[in-house]
Amino acid sequence: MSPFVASWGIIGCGWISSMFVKNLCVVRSDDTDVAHSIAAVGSRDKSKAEAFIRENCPNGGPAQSNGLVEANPVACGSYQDVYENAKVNIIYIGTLNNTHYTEAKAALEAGKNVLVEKPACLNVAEWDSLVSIAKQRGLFLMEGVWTRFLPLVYELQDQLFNKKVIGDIKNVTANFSMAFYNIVPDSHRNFALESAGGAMFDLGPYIVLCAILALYHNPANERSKPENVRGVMSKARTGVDLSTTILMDFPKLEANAVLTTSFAYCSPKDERCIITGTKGEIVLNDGLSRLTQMTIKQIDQEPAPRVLKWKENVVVSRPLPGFGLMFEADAVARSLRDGKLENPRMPHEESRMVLKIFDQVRKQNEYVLPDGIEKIKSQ
Ligand SMILES: NC(=O)C1=CN([C@@H]2O[C@H](COP(=O)(O)OP(=O)(O)OC[C@H]3O[C@@H](n4cnc5c(N)ncnc54)[C@H](OP(=O)(O)O)[C@@H]3O)[C@@H](O)[C@H]2O)C=CC1
Ligand SMILES: O=C1OC[C@@H](O)[C@H](O)[C@H]1O
Repeated sequence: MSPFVASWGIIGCGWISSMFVKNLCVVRSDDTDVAHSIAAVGSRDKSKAEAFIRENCPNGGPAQSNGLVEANPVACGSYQDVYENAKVNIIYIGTLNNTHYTEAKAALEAGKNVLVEKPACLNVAEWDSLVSIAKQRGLFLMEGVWTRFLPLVYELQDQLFNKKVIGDIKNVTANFSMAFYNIVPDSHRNFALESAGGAMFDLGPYIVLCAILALYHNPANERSKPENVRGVMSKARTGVDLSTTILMDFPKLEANAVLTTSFAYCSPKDERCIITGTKGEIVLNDGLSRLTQMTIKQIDQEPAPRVLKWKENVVVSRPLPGFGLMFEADAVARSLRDGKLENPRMPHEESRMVLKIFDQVRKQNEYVLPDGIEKIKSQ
């Protein structure tokens, strides 16, 4: 049977869109049930879209080079032209944070399914509005947190919940930070208030994901939302958060999380996240967006307040083809093929939960965006 073809319309010709499209173009031996084509690429400047296609997908995606789809990608000088392109069945939004709501809404209103980059929107109210439009129109909507779909992440959850290699999970401590401050200009999207910059909006989705993967998804937690969410922000001179630490409690598990992100320095080397249980720990070794390796450290003695004996460390590696964004793209394609409006690995409710945490932490720390940046305000 020929594979289902996801025909992508790409919105914005920046860095992550180029990585996404390059990854759509990677031909793999295991991509037999779904295939990708790049139907249209949109930029505010048509010549930028043309250059983007030349550089990243001159022959389109595998579905085009294999002859499943005949047309080549078209360059569009407006995003709206992509939304209105009849060949497109899924829109990828790779534009700035402050535009996610507006662009996703325009795409949905034009009748298109949507994958929107993280953060899904700027607040819960914006996200609720998108979910409502998508449901009313019977369209697929998902926030792009590609990490969730990586092979190592499935392996991590198998080790934690099925093999229970570290016993009962009691703490998640994460730090995903990148040294952008004083290195890129203050006008960069990560520091401009107008682009809804700051470490929390940019890297926050990944640190909160650590708590979601190990605590929220823990079967013993029964999908209970985190409580006692507290955040501390240190501000950059532009007004966005330079460094943010978020604490949260999962009472059903008697467990908590301490999650940090910053643009002032690079994350601690080799130990971006430590998940600690009653029988050991799992350390996530690389950047929390692109996870490829973890180290399992198990206690080798009966329970006792002081641990003296450890088993030999076990390192688990799951290298990625390309950057690794194809796993998310495949998952989206399968959802479309199966007529789903959301993906069970990245459900609407979990995007909402993250945005609620961000709303709370922003309120606690008076991180206020300029008027008009949030199209709808959360209560
Ligand atoms: N999943 C992941 O690993 C990553 C996700 N991201 C997310 O993707 C989004 C984009 O990040 P990134 O690709 O690094 O950013 P870039 O600055 O490289 O690209 C952003 C694009 O947004 C479009 N855009 C629309 N309006 C504006 C505006 N007013 N000013 C500037 N650009 C505008 C531009 O496209 P054009 O000029 O073609 O119209 C631009 O190329 C962010 O929301 C970020 O959170 C980012 C990096 C990694
Ligand atoms: O999502 C992201 O991950 C990698 C970082 O370089 C980038 O700033 C961020 O948006």
